[in-house]
Amino acid sequence: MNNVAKNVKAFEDIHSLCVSCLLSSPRELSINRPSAIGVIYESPTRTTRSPWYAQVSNDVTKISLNSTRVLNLHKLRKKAWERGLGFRALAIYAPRIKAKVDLLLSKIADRCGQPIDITEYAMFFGFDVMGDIGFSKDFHMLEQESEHPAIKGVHESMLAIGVLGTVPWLLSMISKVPGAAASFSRFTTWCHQELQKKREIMANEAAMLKDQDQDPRDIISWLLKALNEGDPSAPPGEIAIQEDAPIPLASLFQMRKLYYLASNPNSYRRLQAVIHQEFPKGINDWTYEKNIPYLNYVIQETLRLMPSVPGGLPRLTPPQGLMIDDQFIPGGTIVSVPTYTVQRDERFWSDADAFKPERWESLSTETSAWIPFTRGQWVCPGRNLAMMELRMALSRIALQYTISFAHTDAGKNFDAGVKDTFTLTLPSLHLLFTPL
Ligand code: HEM
Repeated sequence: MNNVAKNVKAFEDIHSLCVSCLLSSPRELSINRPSAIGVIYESPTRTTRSPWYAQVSNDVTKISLNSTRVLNLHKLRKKAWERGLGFRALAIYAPRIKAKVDLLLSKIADRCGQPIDITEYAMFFGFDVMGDIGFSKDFHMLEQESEHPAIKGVHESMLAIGVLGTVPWLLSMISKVPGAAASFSRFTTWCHQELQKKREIMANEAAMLKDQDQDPRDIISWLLKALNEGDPSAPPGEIAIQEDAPIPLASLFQMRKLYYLASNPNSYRRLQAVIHQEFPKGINDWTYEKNIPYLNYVIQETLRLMPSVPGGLPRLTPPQGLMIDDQFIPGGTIVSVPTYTVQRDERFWSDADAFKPERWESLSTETSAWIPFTRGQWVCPGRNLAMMELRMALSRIALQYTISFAHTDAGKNFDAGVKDTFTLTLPSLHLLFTPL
């Protein structure tokens, strides 16, 4: 049982003593019930983000989307992000992600038969993809197998507070920690400079009436386009867009799936069989467009067992309070559903701790107690991009390699080293890749 599981087990035991609700401070409730997911997070939106999100400021012109607590402003502002991460934009990003997957696979090929720390290579891959998709900027981290100086800044500051992860509010946390602030400012300075360069490029293009009708090529350009066109969904001011700019780079790519697949060779063999059926001529046949349900099930099952944010996302009940089942929760209470706990509860999942991708054949992510991207107005707008990246990388690995732990303790060490630091921090995962 890893550290996260041990802590959560203690939490679950307390939960089970008090009818699924845990009073974690005088006005905070952690509610381990699937019925609470709809009431707390889904539409119609009855709660708002808790004051915890106001760490940077309450002034809506000076904060990122992720810190915005005013419901109608958040809804409006999110539209620009949804365009920058929507299906039209993803079609533009996909070939560039594929190019990075090719590079990742070539690095794996170079190291065939030798242990590879896939946590590190996934990090290089993830930052390279998000540099490109976020800013049209290539960090060349995979190529050079080392960190870009700007990324070193964010990485060092995250490590200084023991946090690595996929959610934007990490950034506001880091900026408040004295030991982490200096390296973090190298990163934000880089983001602001890139933002400025993008502005100049867009202004030049507008002056030359060039590319006016083309969709933007990266997420930040979608936000700038909204700003330039006076669209109501644009970040409300100069500081707001500066706060938004680093968000794509906080969305760290992780390869937890490979831990579960190396631990469950039958599931990996099934994944390989399914992928080979789809691409009988192997790599020459491979395309990222195919929808392969079992591949989705593997990703969903990993996000169930190891969600990036294991704790509950805190929301504030409205002044009139709200009902969860037959229970009245007074106004001004901070409520949340504990993600890790609800996603591993035997009452809601059979054989809850087991990795069983096939369980998803008869389940839906919308109606199960599955909330790794949260739900409703708050849902992660990057989820389709994240799923696309994961599908591409995983299907290519399954098509070309068998995987195993590099030594007998590699799996155990990984499992024991996973830490709950608001988001999950993953230790090294040493794997062997053997060509098929
Ligand atoms: C497996 C990968 C990912 C996971 C598990 C994840 C998870 C989450 C979660 C749980 C939240 C809600 C945070 C909260 O309300 O406090 C969130 C928000 C957000 N995520 Fe992701 N995320 C992932 C990848 C991405 C990517 C690739 C992007 C691309 C830029 C992204 C952009 C965002 C943004 C902009 C928000 C703020 C949404 C809002 O305020 O409504 N995420 N994510």
